[in-house]
Amino acid sequence: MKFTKMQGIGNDYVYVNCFEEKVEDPSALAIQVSDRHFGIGSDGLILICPSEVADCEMAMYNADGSRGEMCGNGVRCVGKYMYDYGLTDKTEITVETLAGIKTLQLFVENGKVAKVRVDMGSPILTPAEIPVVAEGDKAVDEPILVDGKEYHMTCVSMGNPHAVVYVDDVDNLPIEEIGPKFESHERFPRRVNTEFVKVLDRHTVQMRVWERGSAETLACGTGACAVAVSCILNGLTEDEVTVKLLGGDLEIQWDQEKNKVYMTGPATVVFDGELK
Ligand SMILES: N[C@H](CCC[C@H](N)C(=O)O)C(=O)O
Repeated sequence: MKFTKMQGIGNDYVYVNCFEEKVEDPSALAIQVSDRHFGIGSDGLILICPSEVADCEMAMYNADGSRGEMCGNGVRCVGKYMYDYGLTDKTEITVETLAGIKTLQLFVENGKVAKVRVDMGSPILTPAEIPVVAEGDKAVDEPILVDGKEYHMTCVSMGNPHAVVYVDDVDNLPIEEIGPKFESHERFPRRVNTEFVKVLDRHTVQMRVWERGSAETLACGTGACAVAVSCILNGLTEDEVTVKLLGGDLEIQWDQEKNKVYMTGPATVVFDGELK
């Protein structure tokens, strides 16, 4: 089976062109290819498939085989793949996902896509739709007890669930301990992606992320969007935010008039390969 390894600011996936290939059991394949010793090594698997309603469909699986409704870094790489590998010659394309149809603007340099701007749609703030167990119509600055310690979180869905937590020191955070405890906390019926954030100024934040189903990754596009929405809701930043992640920076804008979140960032091919 042919595959392409791609990464979006260090959030790396194995991509399979399912216009050409057939994948019987994507969850099992995701677990196999993600293993960084016995497999290819990645944060998960992304299938690029034909779609009835868009230029293609993105089916995303975490390293533990669970399906993610949306993947920000992944969808930018899907856009790059579609153009660079000749499946489209358009520089504006649509991608069907479990979080709805996303519109992508592809920025081409020397015949290849260098950067992608994604309309990530409207943030979802209603607890039942995130889902998170919380009273009221939003979970903003919401207390939660994790491992005996009280944190304050702001919960946002970009099609997939996120809990945003503000900390004073992102670099020395014991994320391997606290990340899993948030991920499988009882207040998240479908588990959760957790972002740990430090606000640097009104336009810049620093974050690390413990992803549902993939542990700590170098970057999370939907997470960066959730962080920007949370910062704006809590009055901590303006509507345009540079989110600094371990793997690089993403530019996030929440256009509150249209209630749309835009994410702009790079997409990179690492290598093409063949899996026996
Ligand atoms: N782990 C996420 C999916 C991948 C999201 C992330 N890699 C991104 O770039 O948005 C979930 O289960 O909801």
